[in-house]
Amino acid sequence: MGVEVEVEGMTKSFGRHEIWSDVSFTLPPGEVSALLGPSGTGKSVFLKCMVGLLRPERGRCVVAGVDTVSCSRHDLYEVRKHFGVLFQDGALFGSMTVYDNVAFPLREHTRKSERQIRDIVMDRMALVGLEGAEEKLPGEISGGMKKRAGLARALVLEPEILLCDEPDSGLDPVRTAYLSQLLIDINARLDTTILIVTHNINLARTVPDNVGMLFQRRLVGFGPRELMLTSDEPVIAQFLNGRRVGPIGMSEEKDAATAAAEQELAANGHSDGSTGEDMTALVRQLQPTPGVGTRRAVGRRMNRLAGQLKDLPPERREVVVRALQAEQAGAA
Ligand SMILES: Nc1ncnc2c1ncn2[C@@H]1O[C@H](COP(=O)(O)OP(=O)(O)OP(=O)(O)O)[C@@H](O)[C@H]1O
Repeated sequence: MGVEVEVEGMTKSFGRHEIWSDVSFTLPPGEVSALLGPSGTGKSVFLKCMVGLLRPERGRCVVAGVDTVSCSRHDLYEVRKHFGVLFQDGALFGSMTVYDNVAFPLREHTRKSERQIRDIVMDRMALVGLEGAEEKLPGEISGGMKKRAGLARALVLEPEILLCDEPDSGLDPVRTAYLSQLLIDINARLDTTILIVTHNINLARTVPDNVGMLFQRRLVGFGPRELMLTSDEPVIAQFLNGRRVGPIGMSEEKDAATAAAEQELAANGHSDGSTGEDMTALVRQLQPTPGVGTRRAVGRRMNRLAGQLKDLPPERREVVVRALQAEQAGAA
């Protein structure tokens, strides 16, 4: 079974600049979760705090019994072996070939022979579609290839937890669709607990089991996608629909006068930037590629969700139940 990550009361500031405070949620083992939020709300900082690259002032992040916030350097070194991290820019070493970049964690953390390392590296390179790029330097490959090389490197140690910071940024929609499928297949193959930071609405609607959102220094919510996408939190619907009208503005705090002016423009027929399609509607979740295996967390998640359904208002419950029925009919 994948590993659970429990975040409790985490608070992070840089000097007097509070990034977010009192963030608590649990990444259920073996499930795929997405963390959304406007630019600058501290999603990357959050991932770095989880793996102990940054130190929050308060709170805990417990992985396999170890709190990455307060543990010793030695324990942090050990617990990091559970994690694979895909950083926003791929974070490749510029002077090493793609092959050496992907092999790096194996050489650093294991005693495997070069032959064993080659087998693993070539397997992961094939998985992300990078065969033939082994001898290239990061400066000689495209942004999308760097992302995929970063993902191959994040996967060499078969991590029980995979953190992906905007895996789709800089990728075209087709490559993003391939990458989304890859993440679901990795989850099915390894039962990896995955957290994806993304702005990509398609990905947010079709990949994760759970969705969370950061806004104005707090976690607006975190829960099963069916509940979060149908939530009546205005910030979630605004974000998913890419509308200007709503609490999110160009700068962090939208003042009341701007909000009222935007509302009036929209009421007078001026486009608010959205396409008109309701992006909060529940669509089918991606399934693993046939032959890859089944996702072990699905049953556990359904049981948890069933328990939460009874607390929903009847209309919303019906929407969710209908979506779950369509999901099951599609999977059958
Ligand atoms: N090491 C640091 N020192 C000081 N401030 C920092 C540091 N790292 C990040 N920040 C600040 O923390 C805030 C959140 O940054 P972060 O990159 O986590 O946002 P984000 O939500 O991931 O944004 P985006 O979606 O645009 O990538 C920003 O204001 C940033 O300037």
